[in-house]
Amino acid sequence: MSVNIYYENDTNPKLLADKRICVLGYGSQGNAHSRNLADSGLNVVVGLREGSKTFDKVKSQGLEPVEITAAIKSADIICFLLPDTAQPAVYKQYVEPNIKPGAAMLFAHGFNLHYGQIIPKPENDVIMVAPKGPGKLVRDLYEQGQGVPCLCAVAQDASGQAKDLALAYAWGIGGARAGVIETTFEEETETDLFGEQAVLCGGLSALMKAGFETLVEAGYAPEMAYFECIHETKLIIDLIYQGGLKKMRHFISETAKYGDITRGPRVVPPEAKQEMRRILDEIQDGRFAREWVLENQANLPVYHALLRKDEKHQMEQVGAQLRGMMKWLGE
Ligand SMILES: NC(=O)C1=CN([C@@H]2O[C@H](COP(=O)(O)OP(=O)(O)OC[C@H]3O[C@@H](n4cnc5c(N)ncnc54)[C@H](OP(=O)(O)O)[C@@H]3O)[C@@H](O)[C@H]2O)C=CC1
Ligand SMILES: CC[C@](O)(C(C)=O)C(=O)O
Ligand SMILES: [Mg+2]
Ligand SMILES: [Mg+2]
Repeated sequence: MSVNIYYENDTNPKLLADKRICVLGYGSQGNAHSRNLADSGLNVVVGLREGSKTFDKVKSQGLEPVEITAAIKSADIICFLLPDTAQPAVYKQYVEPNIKPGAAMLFAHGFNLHYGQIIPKPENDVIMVAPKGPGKLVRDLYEQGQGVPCLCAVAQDASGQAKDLALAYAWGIGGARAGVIETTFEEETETDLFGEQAVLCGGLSALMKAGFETLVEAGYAPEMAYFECIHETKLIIDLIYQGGLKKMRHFISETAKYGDITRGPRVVPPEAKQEMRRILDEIQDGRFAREWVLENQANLPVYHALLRKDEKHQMEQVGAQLRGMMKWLGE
């Protein structure tokens, strides 16, 4: 392996023993991190904006909710577990004027640091612990005695202990049970954005929509198109997740396997890779970041228009009906 991977034995949890950790936000990641840290015996408060409806939820889950300014003033580690788009304003208004000189700032994604939307003071450590999974999984696996693998990185090492602090935090949320891969803010930010745009979210949605539309336009029932191009994706993804292409190809039919290896490359030809390369260029040279920051400043007109279009897509309408047949799927 060309990367450093750290496990529980490589961490020093004592570094956190006398530290007060303030988790800003109680959404997907904030909820999981703060509950895991508390269950690891650490001193955690959840910093919430004034009037937040989440105060009661935090209390009911056994944690201490604190108004954001007070939480920041007393914190040794401030965790930015807020939407990326909210972080710069929260930093300017609350963190910059109130952060203690020796306190650390912790991120779960590097966008705002890497693209200069947050400029930290030199006297603060700036670290990242980014679980490679959604918050629910971070919590569920912790409760089962396991953990979600994490990335860790250091952008600023004012204390001389920033990396050890990040590793100790990864221990606290359970990530070091699975392994913590060392990276940089730059690498995490650019690969995360590329992955979600070209493959995981953007690429996959576009692939499923194109497959669904091709079958429906050829006269097949939308219900059939939904099952073949969307519903069964999970079956295939789960097999790849567990055991790579090898396991997936072990479980599908011989006919499917032959179709996979001969037709798949025609759907994603070399030209698709050229477009992927252009998407990566826009991430690397900051064009995507500038577009996204300006889109937010303009109150998200393109974002809302494109989301509305997809909400009306036949695949979504048919899917909602068919999922009604499968009560076991839940919400
Ligand atoms: N979602 C995921 O699975 C992953 C996320 N990440 C990263 O983790 C970070 C957090 O993401 P995620 O957990 O999805 O965030 P969420 O969108 O789930 O965060 C919601 C929380 O943020 C609070 N919040 C929202 N806006 C503000 C504001 N302006 N001021 C104060 N509080 C605010 C909300 O407060 P209230 O309760 O008052 O509404 C709520 O508690 C991001 O950097 C993201 O990139 C990394 C890996 C995976
Ligand atoms: C894949 C989307 C993601 O990058 C994630 C859950 O890791 C995100 O930003 O939500
Ligand atoms: Mg991600
Ligand atoms: Mg992401």
